[in-house]
Amino acid sequence: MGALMSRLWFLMFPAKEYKIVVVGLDNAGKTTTLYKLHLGEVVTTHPTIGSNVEELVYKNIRFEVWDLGGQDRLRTSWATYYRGTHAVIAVIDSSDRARISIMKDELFRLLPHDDLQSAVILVYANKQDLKDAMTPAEITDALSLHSIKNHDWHIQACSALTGDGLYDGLGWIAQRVGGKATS
Ligand SMILES: Nc1nc2c(ncn2[C@@H]2O[C@H](COP(=O)(O)OP(=O)(O)OP(=O)(O)O)[C@@H](O)[C@H]2O)c(=O)[nH]1
Ligand SMILES: [Mg+2]
Repeated sequence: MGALMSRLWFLMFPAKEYKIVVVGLDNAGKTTTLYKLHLGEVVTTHPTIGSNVEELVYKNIRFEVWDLGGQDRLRTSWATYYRGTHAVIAVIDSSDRARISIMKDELFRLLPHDDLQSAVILVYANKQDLKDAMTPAEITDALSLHSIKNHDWHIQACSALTGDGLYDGLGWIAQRVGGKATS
């Protein structure tokens, strides 16, 4: 009887799942972010070749999170992951002033992609624990976020090392994508 009830429950209220792709330059902290959210701890990372994927459950919502390799030669393959994406997380190394304009170019290259037309964009201003970190306001300017017209976007200060801000960002995504999930 319990099993039958549970099956009926899932028929009536299918579990929702949201797809997130995590992009950003190499060394931005994408893999550290994924595993801090998934395991609650800081793992030792190596540069990602290809991708990592994990399921996160937050506030009863399931997220399928794809962490992509950020090295220059890997960025052209990001688009192969976009289909069915509800949200893009762009992770920024807030101390990397020298390469913020390269990240801006990458961001504005992905925004017009057909598979991302209904995706929302969360920018994690990561590594806020570092003394020379750019503020979210500086990053907003450097990335020209206010010129994004066709996507809902939000910037969140965070540190993948301490975990500060990570769930605030995920909460923003949960609130924005509510009702658009596939099951
Ligand atoms: N200080 C500080 N270091 C961080 C933070 N997040 C990540 N790092 C460090 O940054 C380095 C790169 O982190 P990764 O998570 O491997 O970076 P990635 O974006 O996945 O890099 P690729 O896989 O090459 O694209 C590691 O030494 C992390 O420990 C943070 O919030 N603060
Ligand atoms: Mg990585």
